[in-house]
Amino acid sequence: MDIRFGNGFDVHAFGPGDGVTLCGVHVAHDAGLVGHSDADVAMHAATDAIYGALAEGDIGTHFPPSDPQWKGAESHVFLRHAAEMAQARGYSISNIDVTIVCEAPKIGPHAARMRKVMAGIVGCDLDRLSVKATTSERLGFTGRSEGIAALATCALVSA
Ligand SMILES: Nc1ccn([C@@H]2O[C@H](COP(=O)(O)O)[C@@H](O)[C@H]2O)c(=O)n1
Ligand SMILES: C[C@@]1(CO)OP(=O)(O)OP(=O)(O)OC[C@H]1O
Repeated sequence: MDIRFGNGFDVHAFGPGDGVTLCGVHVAHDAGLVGHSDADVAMHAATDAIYGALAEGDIGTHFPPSDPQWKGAESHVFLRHAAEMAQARGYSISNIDVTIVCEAPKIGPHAARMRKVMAGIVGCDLDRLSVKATTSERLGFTGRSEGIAALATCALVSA
């Protein structure tokens, strides 16, 4: 059996708005996230983890931020592309683990919905898709609430 691991990391800055999209779920907040796409920082990290496991570059390789086609795009397009690429290569997703770093909004109340949405997009069982959160104890840019960071790890197994 062939096993591949990938990691992903992304950051988006807070800007004007009344909510953020994280793992495909709208979460009300006193700010939005700035991005070329919908700025779903957590979904971008998960997408990059899959590309990383495949050694297939990163999200910007496949969806250049310079391409107006992706302006305002919903990030499920990117995640689905990565998952389908894995499947086409003969891999299935063993698990994905996402960590969201922000002081606010609180992720816990939305984590179950986020897991369900992401598992549906990549086509894996719910118990293979994890979404967690932490603050950075008010330290650094996330601690100052300047933006949200997200990390993801993915394991692929040959089907
Ligand atoms: N945006 C966040 C941040 C944290 N949580 C939950 O709170 C727990 C404690 O966070 P610490 O940073 O103080 O360790 C964390 O384990 C999460 O369960 C959250 O839901 N949303
Ligand atoms: C997702 C893409 C798509 O244009 O745009 P952004 O929303 O800016 O996200 P980022 O993670 O900064 O860069 C990757 C881009 O490919």
